[in-house]
Amino acid sequence: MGAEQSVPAGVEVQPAPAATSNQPDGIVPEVSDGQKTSLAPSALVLVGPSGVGKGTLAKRLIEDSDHFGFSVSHTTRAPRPNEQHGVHYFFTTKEQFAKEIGEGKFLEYAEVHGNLYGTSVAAARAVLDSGRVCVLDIDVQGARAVRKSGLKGIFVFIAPPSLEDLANRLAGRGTETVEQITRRLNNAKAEIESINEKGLYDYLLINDDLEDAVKRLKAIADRAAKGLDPEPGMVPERVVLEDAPLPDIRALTQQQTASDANSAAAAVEAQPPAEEQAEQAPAASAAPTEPVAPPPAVDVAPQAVSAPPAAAPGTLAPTAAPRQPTYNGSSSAPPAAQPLEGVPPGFEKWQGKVALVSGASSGIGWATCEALALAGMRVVAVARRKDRLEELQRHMHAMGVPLVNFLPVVCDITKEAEVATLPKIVAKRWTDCGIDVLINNAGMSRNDASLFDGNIGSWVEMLSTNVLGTCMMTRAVVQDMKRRGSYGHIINMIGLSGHRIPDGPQGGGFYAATKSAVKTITEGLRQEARGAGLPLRVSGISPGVVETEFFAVRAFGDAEATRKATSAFKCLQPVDVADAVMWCLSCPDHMEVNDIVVRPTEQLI
Ligand SMILES: Nc1nc2c(ncn2[C@@H]2O[C@H](COP(=O)(O)OP(=O)(O)O)[C@@H](O)[C@H]2O)c(=O)[nH]1
Ligand SMILES: Nc1ncnc2c1ncn2[C@@H]1O[C@H](COP(=O)(O)OP(=O)(O)O)[C@@H](O)[C@H]1O
Repeated sequence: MGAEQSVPAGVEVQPAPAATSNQPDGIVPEVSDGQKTSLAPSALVLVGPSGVGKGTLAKRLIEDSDHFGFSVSHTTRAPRPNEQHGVHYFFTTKEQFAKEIGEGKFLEYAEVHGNLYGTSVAAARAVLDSGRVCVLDIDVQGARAVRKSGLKGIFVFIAPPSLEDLANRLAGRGTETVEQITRRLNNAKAEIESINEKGLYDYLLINDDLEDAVKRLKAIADRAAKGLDPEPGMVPERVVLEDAPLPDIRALTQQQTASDANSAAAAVEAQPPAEEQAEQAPAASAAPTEPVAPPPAVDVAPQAVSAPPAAAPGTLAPTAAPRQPTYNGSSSAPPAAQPLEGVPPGFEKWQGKVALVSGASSGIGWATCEALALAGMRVVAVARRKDRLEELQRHMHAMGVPLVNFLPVVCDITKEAEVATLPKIVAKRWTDCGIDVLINNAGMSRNDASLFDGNIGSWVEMLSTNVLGTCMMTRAVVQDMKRRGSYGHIINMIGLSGHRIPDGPQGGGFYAATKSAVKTITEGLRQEARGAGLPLRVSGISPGVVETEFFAVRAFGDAEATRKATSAFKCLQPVDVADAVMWCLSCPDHMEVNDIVVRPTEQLI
């Protein structure tokens, strides 16, 4: 690994193309000093998403052989604790980087994850001049640019076994914040998609078992050292990636803190009970469309929990005798899309249609999922807590809901990229459908949100979930309805706090402000729909005190808080609110319920 001062002094540099440039002039002669432009591969280009193991593999290769040297890149990102200037990167400023771009010092450069990175001609030359193969660890844009530059190299795309593995490695490395990891993971899918660019890569290497991957990389690198061309056909014709919400980085990072790096990887993958494993969808294949010899296809498994295969309704027998549902509908297991005893009159029109419920892991969301599914809808349950969704799935199964009609999806509604994938996941699961009904139920409060001296983090959390989350979910679903030309119903859980500030010393003003916003947004959405002449119907539901985890969440997980907040009088139950949802949906087409305000009879304010 060369240091900047080891670059031969007085080297004349020609203007280099930017990452997107197609201009090969001067690059090959530049690197080989215009003397001996070898036809043998002079570079081994490693590409792949952040955290896949490029650095680890490159290090092993270079440590174990004298034939390879690392091209030290320039970057504007801050050094990590163990990184040394001139060894891992040349750390520089944006201004200096821009100046050197102008001076044509870079063979290629690109903006990656918000920072600039570039391979300087000098760094590459320092390795080549020492007679070694130059190992580049660069991003996809850089790979395209090097390909076009004419520098002869072997290009290897390094892929993770799955997005979940990638997330684990990023979290396990412990060098980035949750936000930085999320950004890297958000970019990973597009980077992995680049495998399908014809002629860009020579090899696809899945970094599953590290020792095995090192061996395979060494075999490829050996060809470069011996001046051999890459073998043809080592990249599948086509790799298909599953649309999937991205793994929950925050949860992974928390697990990581709680346990050591090795055990974290195993902890994420919760297993459903044995009898349900038979119903699992096969691991999302992402296989190439045509069978191809190794290397194996990239398997980017969806995060949807225990998604059953799309079998005919009724083929999945319940494991337990159906019990009385908590929603006051039928007590018998309903086959899909059959009129059910106890279904509110007028609800028949929704049977077989798709409803998506956010905040489905408990309380109102849970009860609403249950009511909708028992009334014959296909239900998409969205929440962050995977274990709770698995629990809900088991519950649905026990209630006699055919699991072909149930799709649990781990998704954080405050994450734009995750929300954007939801309609695609639904379309993949039920190819003939889209989301017809959206229940924007997810919402939360914190008791340290006083307007005097509140925690700004809690304000942000409430705004992101209650307001922005609701808007992003609405936008994603309305766009999907628009694409299909089919408009259904959106119901927002406004809450009584959209109408008044709750009493008590909790500092509920900020929370009430977010809920007032939801009330206004509900009416705004209705007006937009009417203005555009669209048949979308929009409703709000504003319950008072409901016995749910809301109070425990508000008290940062203190379960006792729920008991205290709900013991003064007989509160509403989640099923009462689910009833209101069912009624809204059951009203005739000419009748749009705009807001249902419902309190426990004894509630004062
Ligand atoms: N185009 C280009 N990309 C680079 C260069 N050096 C590093 N990268 C890429 O920039 C991305 C981020 O690198 P880094 O900040 O070290 O993060 P890490 O990949 O998560 O360890 C990775 O995809 C690297 O391959 C370079 O010189 N040029
Ligand atoms: N095959 C593997 N299995 C498990 N962990 C791996 C494997 N390869 C690399 N890692 C770990 O993943 C993390 C990210 O690797 P790193 O080399 O920093 O990735 P990159 O350079 O591609 O960003 C590191 O903690 C590394 O030890």
